[in-house]
Amino acid sequence: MNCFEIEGGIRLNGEITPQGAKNEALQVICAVLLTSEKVTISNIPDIVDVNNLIDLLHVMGVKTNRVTRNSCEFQADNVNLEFLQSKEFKKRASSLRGSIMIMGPLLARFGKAYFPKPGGDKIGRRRLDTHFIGFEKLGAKFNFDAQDIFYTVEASEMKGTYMLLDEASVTGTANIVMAAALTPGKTTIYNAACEPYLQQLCRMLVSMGAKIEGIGSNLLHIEGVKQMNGCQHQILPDMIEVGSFIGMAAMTGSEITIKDAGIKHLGVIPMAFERMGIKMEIKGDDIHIPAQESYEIDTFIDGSIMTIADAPWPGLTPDLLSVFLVIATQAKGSVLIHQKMFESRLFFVDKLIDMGARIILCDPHRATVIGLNKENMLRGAKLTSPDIRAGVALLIAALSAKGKSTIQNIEQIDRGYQNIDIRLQKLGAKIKRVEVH
Ligand SMILES: CC(=O)N[C@H]1[C@@H](OP(=O)(O)OP(=O)(O)OC[C@H]2O[C@@H](n3ccc(=O)[nH]c3=O)[C@H](O)[C@@H]2O)O[C@H](CO)[C@@H](O)[C@@H]1O
Ligand SMILES: C=C(OP(=O)(O)O)C(=O)O
Repeated sequence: MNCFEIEGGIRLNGEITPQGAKNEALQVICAVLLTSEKVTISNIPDIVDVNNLIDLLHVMGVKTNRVTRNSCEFQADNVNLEFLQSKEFKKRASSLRGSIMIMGPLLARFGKAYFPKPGGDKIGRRRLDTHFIGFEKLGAKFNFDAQDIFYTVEASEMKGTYMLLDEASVTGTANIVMAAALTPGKTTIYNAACEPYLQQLCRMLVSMGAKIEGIGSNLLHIEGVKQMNGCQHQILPDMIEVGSFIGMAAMTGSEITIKDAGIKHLGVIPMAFERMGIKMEIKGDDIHIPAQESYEIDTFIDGSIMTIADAPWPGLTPDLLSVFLVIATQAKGSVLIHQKMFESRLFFVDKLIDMGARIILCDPHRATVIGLNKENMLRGAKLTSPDIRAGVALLIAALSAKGKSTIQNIEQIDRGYQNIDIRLQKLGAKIKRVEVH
C-alpha cells in the first residue's frame, strides 16, 4: 500500500489538462462487446479501474491493442463465454463497478450474461435492481444466487418494450440501452439517466449503427438493429477532474488554468462553484481560475443558507459533493451539503474536523459547514482515503493545510485520477508517493 506525503500551504500555479472521463470510459469500453468489428477508443484515462476493465475484456477473448497509453483498439470477434463462469472472471469483474456494464451487450449479443458482486466505492447501498428489472422487461430471465452473490441473465428471445425506470441509474441506463440496441423492436426508456457519459455512449452506439432518439433527455427511443459495426470514439474530458481542479485552485489560493475542459459538457458544475464564491474566466475551452485571497458563499435570494445538493443529470453530480464540502471549510459563509444519493459518503468529515474544519454532520446525508474564511488554516494530519472522491477532497485539504499530511489508501485515488501526484508536482505541489511495505 502506498501513501502520499504532502507539504501543504503552497500556492500552485500553471496549466493542467483533465484526463478522459473515467465513467464514460467504463461505459464505452463495455460497448465494444456489441460488435465483432474493430472499435477504436481514444482519450482513455490511464487509471486503475479502466485498465482493469481492459484487462478483463482481454482475458474474455476480446483482442485489445493499446496503440498508445490513452488509445486502444478492441475487437470482440471471439468472446469466450465459458470464461464468465470461472473464478478468475469473478475475481477480476468484482474489482471495479463499471464492469457491470458488460452484461447488457453480452445479453443482447449472446443471450446470456453473468456477473459477481460488483466492486467500486463502499459509499452506502448500491442496488442493481434497475439493471435487472430492465433486462427482464426486454425478455430475459433473471437469477440471483445469494450464497455466491452471482447474477445471471439469460434470454432465448428478447423484444423491445416500454419501460419506466424505478430510478435514473447511470450504469443501469447504460446497460439497458446497450441491450436494447440489439433487441428486435422498439424500446422506450423513460426516467433514463442522461449524464454526459450516457450521451456519449449513445452517440457512439449511433455511430456503430444503433437507432436511438432522445439522446440527452430522460426519454430514449431505441429501434433494435440486427448487428452493429465498428467505430472510432473519443472520450470527453473528465468533468469530475475539472471540478476537483477548480476546488483545488480555490482552496489553495492558486492561479490555475484548466486546459480543454469540455465546458459545454459541464452542465451546472461551473455555476455551483460560482455560488461558492469562486471566480472563473472561460477562455475558449479553458477555465482560468485566478488566485483568490478569499471566496464568499452566496445565500439563496431570501438570505437563507445555501444548499449544495446532488441530483441526477442535469442536476449536480454526487461525485463532486466531497470537493464542495472541502472547499466550503475555507470559504466565507456557511453551506449545507446534502448528499442525497449515497448514505455513507460524508463520514470523511471527521478527518476534516481533526484538521480544524468547522463541520456538523447532521446525519449520514447532510453536513453543515461553517467556513473559516482562510483566517485559520487547516492543520496537516494523518489521513486515510475512504473512497475515490473523499480521497481527492482530503488531498485538496492537505495541499491547503499548514504542515505535513500523509494520505493512506491512495489506491482509492489512483482508481480514478491519472498520475495525480506527477501532474500536481508540475503545478508546484509538494506531493510525494511513498511506497509502504
Ligand atoms: C461507474 C460509474 O459510472 N459510477 C457512477 C454511477 O454509479 P451507479 O450507476 O452505480 O449509480 P446509480 O446511478 O445507479 O445510483 C447512484 C445512487 O443514487 C441513488 N439514486 C439514483 C438515481 C435516482 O434518481 N435517485 C437515487 O436516489 C441510487 O439508489 C444509488 O444509491 O453513477 C453514480 C451517480 O451519478 C456516480 O456516483 C458513480 O460515480
Ligand atoms: C463512485 C464512483 O465510482 P464507482 O461507481 O466506480 O465506485 C465515483 O467515480 O465517484
